Amino acid sequence: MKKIRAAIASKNPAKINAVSSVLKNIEWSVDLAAVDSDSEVSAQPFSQQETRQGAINRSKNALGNFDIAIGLEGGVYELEGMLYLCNWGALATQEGQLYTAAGAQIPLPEEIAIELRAGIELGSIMDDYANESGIRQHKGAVGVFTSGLVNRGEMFSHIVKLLIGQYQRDSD
Ligand SMILES: O=P(O)(O)OP(=O)(O)OP(=O)(O)OC[C@H]1O[C@@H](n2cnc3c(O)ncnc32)[C@H](O)[C@@H]1O
Ligand SMILES: [Mg+2]
Repeated sequence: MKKIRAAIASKNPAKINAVSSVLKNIEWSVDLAAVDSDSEVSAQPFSQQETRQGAINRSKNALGNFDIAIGLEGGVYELEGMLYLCNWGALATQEGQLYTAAGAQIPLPEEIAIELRAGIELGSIMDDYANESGIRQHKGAVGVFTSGLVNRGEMFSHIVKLLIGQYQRDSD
């Protein structure tokens, strides 16, 4: 069986759990480590480009001696006057390949958009809005605005499947 050492470029449990649950269900044996990694973009990315770049930078900066490193980044972008939640992932390999994929996108209510435009991070806006703490570490904004049907971990899992799937296809 093929054995690989992988890094997830975040200490956020929603991201770590998403990656580990997907990696448990593939035919390779994967050893996963969570490492801090710089996204080199703003704490709250405000476009698809910036969100994607954050994911890419995280994966490259986390790679070190790992076989692969996965970066996941949440952001927002403006479309027809509305702010949409967007999520990007990147997988960097020791051989120099880079895979990218995006996940679910939903519009945010105007009252949330106003605070984002004022420069506040979505994580803290959501905690105030829902009167909870640490929403970004489990259900996320996507969970709150989909009645819990799609939580942040599930959304990231889908992105991780898109990344690992592309990588596996090239490696077989
Ligand atoms: O520790 P890291 O890996 O940085 O995890 P994070 O939760 O900060 O996640 P991101 O940096 O990828 O997300 C960028 C910003 O958007 C926020 N965010 C993105 N998606 C969110 C969601 O679904 N729910 C709550 N906050 C979210 C997040 O808290 C950050 O302020
Ligand atoms: Mg962050």
